[in-house]
Amino acid sequence: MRRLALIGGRGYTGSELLKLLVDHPGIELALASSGSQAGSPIREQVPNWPDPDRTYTALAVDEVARVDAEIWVLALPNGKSAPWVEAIEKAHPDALILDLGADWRFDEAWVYGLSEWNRDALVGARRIANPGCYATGAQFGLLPIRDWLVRPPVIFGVSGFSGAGRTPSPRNDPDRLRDNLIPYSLSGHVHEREVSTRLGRPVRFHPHVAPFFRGISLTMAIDLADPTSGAELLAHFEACYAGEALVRVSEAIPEIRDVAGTPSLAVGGFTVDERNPHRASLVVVLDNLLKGAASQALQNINLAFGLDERSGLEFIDS
Ligand SMILES: NC(=O)C1=CN([C@@H]2O[C@H](COP(=O)(O)OP(=O)(O)OC[C@H]3O[C@@H](n4cnc5c(N)ncnc54)[C@H](OP(=O)(O)O)[C@@H]3O)[C@@H](O)[C@H]2O)C=CC1
Ligand SMILES: CC(=O)N[C@@H](CCC(=O)OP(=O)(O)O)C(=O)O
Repeated sequence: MRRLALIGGRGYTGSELLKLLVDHPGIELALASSGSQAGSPIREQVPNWPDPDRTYTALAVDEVARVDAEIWVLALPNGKSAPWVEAIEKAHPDALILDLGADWRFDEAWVYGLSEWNRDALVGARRIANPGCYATGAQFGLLPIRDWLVRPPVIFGVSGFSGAGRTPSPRNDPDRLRDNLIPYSLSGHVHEREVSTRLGRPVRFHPHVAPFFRGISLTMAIDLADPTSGAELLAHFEACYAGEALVRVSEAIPEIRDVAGTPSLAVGGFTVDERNPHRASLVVVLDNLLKGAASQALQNINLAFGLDERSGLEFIDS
């Protein structure tokens, strides 16, 4: 068994990863850190955790040498991971470090963990920058047609409030969210830069947060060089994702409830304007906490160690 240490273990993404590890045949938990929940049972946050006595551990950055683990997952707020990476690199030079946050996504020394699109680089990787949740969905919708774009696609994204994490903020404030939809960061969101960088084409991104807990829907407005049809786009996406167990392509418009709680992503609703066949729309949905974070992280860890990419994911609906 390979041993995994999780730093930031009681946050939303860390909790989802713990849920998945319960059924992983090749990875066991070395430690789940939490300052605020130190000493309290993991089962309080993760109801399927098998050992009722296993607790969260307070771990300071200068204590990483005492933890026996070859996989380190950082589930920390953005901007907090650098001292952890430095300490882990020093104490465990051969370890795999995967960061769920945005801190290393633009660093070429790290492998970008968009699993299905970057498998070759992920095999054997020891530094993995997991993609952003919206950015994952946007890239699955745009990479197949990257070379056909003539103008920046406009991406309208709606996320459940778990996307904003457990740490209190205006985007997870229940009073503000009630019967509401909150637009934010209408230009310059980090995922706008992330998608533009990976695509090699500029995009525009308008995120929103809604009162449901989990899931993301992205509606994309796209201008294409050549005229097309909904049927042609459907056939192109079906061919692109043929054989991908965790990507569903449909003629119908996919909805969040189709994928919430699963490691799958769905793309569909390919629609072309009857008056202007260069103008297309499509929709991508995913679970921000799973394909947008924890289950994609597990795909990446599995790939890095040459394990079955879906180990640990067979037991949740896909
Ligand atoms: N939520 C989502 O949908 C997604 C989130 N991400 C990214 O994943 C990361 C984690 O997000 P999320 O789980 O939502 O966050 P949460 O706010 O839910 O949890 C954050 C965790 O980090 C711990 N923490 C905070 N500051 C420190 C610190 N300085 N040192 C050590 N631990 C610390 C908290 O500890 P304590 O237990 O002590 O409070 C908590 O366990 C973020 O970078 C986020 O951007 C990526 C994709 C999707
Ligand atoms: C609703 C909400 O607030 N969502 C988060 C995205 C979560 C995510 O993927 O975050 P990182 O790129 O920071 O890892 C946001 O817009 O910042």
